[in-house]
Order: sequence, then C-alpha cells, then structure tokens
Amino acid sequence: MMNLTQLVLASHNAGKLKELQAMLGESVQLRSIGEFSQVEPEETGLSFVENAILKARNAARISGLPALADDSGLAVDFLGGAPGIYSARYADGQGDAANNAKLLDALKDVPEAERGAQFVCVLALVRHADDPLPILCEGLWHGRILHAASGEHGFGYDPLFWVPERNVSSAELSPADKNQISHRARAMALLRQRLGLK
Ligand SMILES: O=c1nc[nH]c2c1ncn2[C@H]1C[C@H](O)[C@@H](COP(=O)(O)OP(=O)(O)OP(=O)(O)O)O1
Ligand SMILES: [Mg+2]
Repeated sequence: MMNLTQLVLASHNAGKLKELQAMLGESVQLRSIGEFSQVEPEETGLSFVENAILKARNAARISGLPALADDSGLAVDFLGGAPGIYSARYADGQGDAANNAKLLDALKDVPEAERGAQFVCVLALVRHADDPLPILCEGLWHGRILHAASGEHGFGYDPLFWVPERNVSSAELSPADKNQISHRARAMALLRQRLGLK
C-alpha cells in the first residue's frame, strides 16, 4: 500500500517520538520533522482529528515522505473537557510545568469523585500531502487528576494523571508499561492493525 520503512513523524515533541518509535519497533523508522524544519504549523483545527490531519499534511509536504501525526491532550470532566485540544497551550505556551500548575489550581477544591479525566490520542497517517483518505486511529485512557505531581517518567501531564489500573501516576509507570496501556498505545495498536504490521 505504501513504502512503510520510513515515516516522518509530524511532531516536535521528543516524548511522543520516543514512545511511538518504541511501539512501532524496528520495522518502521520514524524520522522527526525536526530534521526538515523547525517551524511548527499553527494548530487551527477544532478537533484532535483536524489538527492531526493538518500536522500530517504539513510534514508530508515539507519532507516528501509519508507522514504520521499525533494530536493528543487531556480532557478533564470537571472542566467540561478542557484543556482538550488546547492542552499544550493551556498556560499560554509557557510549557509543561506551567500547564500542570494551572490545572492543579483549576481543580484546587474539587473532590476525588469529580476529578475524572481522559487522555485522548488521534494518529493520522497520510501517504502524501494531498492524500484524500488519511488513516485515522484514536485511543482513550481514563484516569483521575491527582492533587500534586508525582513521578519522573513520561512528559506533559503524566505526573498529574493517576492510573487506576496500576494505582500510580502515569509518570511513575516505566516507559514500557505506559506504552502498553496509554491512549497512544491504543491508537497505535489500531494503526498497526490497519497497516497489517505484526
Ligand atoms: O502521554 C501523554 N502524557 C502526558 N501528557 C500528554 C500525553 N499525550 C499528550 N499529552 C499532553 C502534552 C501536551 O500538553 C498535549 C499534546 O499537545 P499536541 O499539540 O498534540 O502535542 P505537542 O504540541 O506537544 O507536539 P506536536 O504538536 O508537535 O506533536 O497533551
Ligand atoms: Mg502541538
């Protein structure tokens, strides 16, 4: 269907590259879009799907390679699904620590039972920039927002995301363990099926 030995990953997030490459194994080499351009496209979509497609098309255009994009984020029940597609920009571009501080503050007096949240991941694969039929796969991961950060692994909101099936924060999971159960792992399992990868 396409030459899948090399894909460009339409992401400037090193954490995603590491996780996705580990999930794909050695059969497919993920090259970072950072090899081709440092300019990040504006994520103007209103959904994870739209932003994933937009990033994938942009990377395919720049690199000339088939492109995989990951648009993901954290949807918090008490906040009506925010920060959602705006997760990376929640604290106006000040980065992960500021995003986490803002989230803790927004949930300051919210009781345990109302702290439910889910990580969302949409993967989009385009064969070329104008591909009329992108492959789309999504994964969700349900958990709860902790009252304080815990753990050193992962990236982004991982230190605040309590994983009920393991009783630890997602930043306390080993990378291998997170890659078995995360939103990204679920989306990637679907993508592998779609591509006929073992
Ligand atoms: O497994 C995860 N563990 C913790 N946090 C996570 C995870 N997955 C997504 N997140 C957070 C990070 C960021 O605040 C937002 C993604 O935003 P998103 O625009 O998709 O990615 P990004 O800007 O970091 O890199 P890029 O757009 O170049 O792929 O959700
Ligand atoms: Mg982004």
